[in-house]
Amino acid sequence: MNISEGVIDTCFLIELDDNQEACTILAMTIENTSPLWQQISDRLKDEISVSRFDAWIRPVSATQNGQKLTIAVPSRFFMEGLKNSYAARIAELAAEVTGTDIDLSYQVDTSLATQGDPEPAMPDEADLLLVDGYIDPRFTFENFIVGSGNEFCHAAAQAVAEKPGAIYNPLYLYGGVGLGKTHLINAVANALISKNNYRIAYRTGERFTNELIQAIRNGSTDNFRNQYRQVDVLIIDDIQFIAGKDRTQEEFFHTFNALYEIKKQIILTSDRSPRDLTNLMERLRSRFNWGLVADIQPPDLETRLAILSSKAELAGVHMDRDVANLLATRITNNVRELEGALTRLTAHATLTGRTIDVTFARHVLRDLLHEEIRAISVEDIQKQIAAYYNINIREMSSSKRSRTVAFPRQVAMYACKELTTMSLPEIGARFGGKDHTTILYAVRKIAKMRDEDEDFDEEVSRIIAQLRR
Ligand SMILES: Nc1ncnc2c1ncn2[C@@H]1O[C@H](COP(=O)(O)OP(=O)(O)OP(=O)(O)O)[C@@H](O)[C@H]1O
Repeated sequence: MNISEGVIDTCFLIELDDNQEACTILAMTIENTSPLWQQISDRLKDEISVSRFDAWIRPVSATQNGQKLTIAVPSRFFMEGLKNSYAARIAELAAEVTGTDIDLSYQVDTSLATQGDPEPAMPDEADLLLVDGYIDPRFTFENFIVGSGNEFCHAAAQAVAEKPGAIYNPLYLYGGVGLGKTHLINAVANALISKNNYRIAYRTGERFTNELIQAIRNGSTDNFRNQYRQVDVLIIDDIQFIAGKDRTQEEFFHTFNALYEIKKQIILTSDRSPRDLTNLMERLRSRFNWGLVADIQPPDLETRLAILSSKAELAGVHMDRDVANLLATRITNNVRELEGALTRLTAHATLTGRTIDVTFARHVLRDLLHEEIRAISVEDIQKQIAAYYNINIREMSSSKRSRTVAFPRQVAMYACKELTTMSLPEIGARFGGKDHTTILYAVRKIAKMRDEDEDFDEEVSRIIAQLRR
């Protein structure tokens, strides 16, 4: 790891458990000088073009005193430009990074001016709207997995990307946390960027609000208004944020009308339907319903498996069917969590050099899967497997050796090893007092058969997935 002066570096701290297996990876931030400003400017660097960064952010320095961040700039002219264009985002980032409100102030420090450097040109207003970094280039239609829960939203988003302003205006997508709304609206934006010269304003409801507050403070509300009215596509993620904020709603109402009248596309996302947005002005609510309101539902099992497989492939990780099944049957309502589990597994596997198998996944994700591991009992396993192979549950504890009985029993022993935390002797005791070597033999035999026979592997995978539900 390389820690250079004035730079924030990240390191991983691995906490070892009793078995010396990495069980916690903590991302740590090592701070040197001016940490808050450094983090803000690092984020801005990702969000704006290099030339704008060099012109407007690089020359700035900042000092922090408790909750107060004083930003020093080389000249008055510079201060005006910086405030108009970036103050709202800087305030937002400061709050995001620290998790608290930071009091920002600006002051001129002429020692920051480099002799002979021309003043940077004022950023072009329209240009500023398309602040590249807010639109996440990773979220595209190509890597969005379509399933029954999201196909309607996906189709609507694609239609809007084909012909913005023409059919579904506004497009209002709503649904629970981590289900792909932000992904889809970024996919629309990315499709439009690659196609043509659309001017796109992409904001979160929070950022729109902060920009307005800043504009009111600076007496530049006209600027604010004009900026938004020059765009071809206005995208607001998490519009619910403006509910209950009268001045922001008022402003947004006029922007909406101005854009709608000239057939410019408006795309909104929310965690709730317009009807359920309490504290929303009635005239906004009715406008949100003018176009298409579409809800996104949690993905079904097949879609979750497909998402996992696609994300694992993107991350260059091999994940076997059982691990995918384990995650997909357990994490059902939030794709972001599913993705998080995969990231955690990958990080642990990389750092410990272990292969990602079910035992490893259960260990690493035990906080997430804990309930489920405890919830599956030997009785459940025996009952379901006996039913699957059409034998009497009593045969699970018998000593009959005929294949029709012995084989399902071995599958059940294998499933107990996979799905419970019991030891081999404990499992043996539940199968009519069998020796632990009998259980070990069964576990090895079924594992080998799975390796050699793809159909059987799939059959066992299905049985296990069924048990996890
Ligand atoms: N169908 C999908 N295909 C591929 N990735 C998906 C899909 N659905 C969600 N994701 C991924 O899940 C993560 C969370 O999605 P996203 O941020 O779009 O959720 P959201 O609905 O906007 O949630 P929030 O309301 O919390 O903002 C993203 O990394 C996204 O790429």
